[in-house]
Amino acid sequence: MHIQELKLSDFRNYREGTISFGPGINILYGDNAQGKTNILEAIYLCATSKSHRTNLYKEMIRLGRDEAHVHLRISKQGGRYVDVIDLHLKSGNKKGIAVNKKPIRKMQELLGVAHVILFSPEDLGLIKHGPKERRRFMNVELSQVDPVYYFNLSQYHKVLKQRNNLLRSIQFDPGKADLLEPWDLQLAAYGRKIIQARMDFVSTLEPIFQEMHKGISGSGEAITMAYEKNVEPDLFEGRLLQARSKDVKTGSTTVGPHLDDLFFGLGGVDLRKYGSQGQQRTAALSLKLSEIEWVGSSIEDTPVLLLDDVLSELDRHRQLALMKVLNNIQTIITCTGVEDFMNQNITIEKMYCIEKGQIYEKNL
Ligand SMILES: Nc1ncnc2c1ncn2[C@@H]1O[C@H](COP(=O)(O)OP(=O)(O)OP(=O)(O)O)[C@@H](O)[C@H]1O
Repeated sequence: MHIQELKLSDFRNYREGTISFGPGINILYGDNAQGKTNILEAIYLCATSKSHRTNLYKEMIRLGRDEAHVHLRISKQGGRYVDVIDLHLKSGNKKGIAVNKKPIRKMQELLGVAHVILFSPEDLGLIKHGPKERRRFMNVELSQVDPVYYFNLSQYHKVLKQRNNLLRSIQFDPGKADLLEPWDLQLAAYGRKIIQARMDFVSTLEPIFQEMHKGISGSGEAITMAYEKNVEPDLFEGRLLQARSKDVKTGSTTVGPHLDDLFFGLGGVDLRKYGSQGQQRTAALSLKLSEIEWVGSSIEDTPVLLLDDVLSELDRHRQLALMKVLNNIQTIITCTGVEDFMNQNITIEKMYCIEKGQIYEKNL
């Protein structure tokens, strides 16, 4: 798939703006704080209904305005299909989304219309940072290609919240402990599906990741990646029961996939704790690049890659590794300078200069 056109109206620092993209490499350059990331954010928002920077929709409405509009046109299978996503952000933190002019009622109807992979400098800290970021990585990937996973995950979190509320009220009213069972059953039912999907995800991703890592690091030493599940799916209900008194005491659920992690090992060492910064970044880059292949094979189409100022964070060797995978995939790159691209052997299809919320196309 590729994005043909994006139109913004009162979105962030754009009063009105239209930008069209070629199916290859597209560059958005400009000084800091001009509106480059805002363009990537608008695309990501249309694909996932979420911003990668804020949970508050109203922050994305241009200051002083009450609503914002984003319009995204996507071409699929070499132009045989065109999908249009319209997003309407309203004050009061509300939003409306239409796909091909039909308003959608559930988020699952949006997931799968556009597939984008966003890569920003923070992603290079995926190995070094805490388990929350690594769980988020699994959730974002799986939700994008599998609406059922997204549904199970949202239900799981709803049930988890209810169960935690109940645990806290049991502290004051122990008689309510009998009410836990139905929540435990539901939590285990949704949780088992999440765990199973994560197991499948990691086992499919690991060989792709290993291959990618070998290419980038040039090392013969195999990297390993493993799913660290907090609980075995079949034992989930029993473990909830065992942990009940502890859960009541802490007022939170101490067993379940909301506490999972991903392990990364190199030469028998846990990279998360003992890896050098360079090793951690190489592993994180390999993980992001393997994601492109995994998403592509899962959706049987190519996703769109959004690179938010990530090249300046990589040394020459890693930049080249990244450039290598950009063949045949639409890529939208933000950067402050274009010199790096001019010296590389890559074909740029479109180039825009972004200045104070204005978009200027540059001749190549
Ligand atoms: N709701 C809003 N209304 C108006 N302007 C906004 C709003 N939100 C952000 N901005 C403006 O958008 C600009 C930041 O845009 P963006 O994050 O896209 O920068 P950038 O070009 O990617 O810069 P950098 O290279 O520093 O990442 C700032 O000038 C900021 O004041």
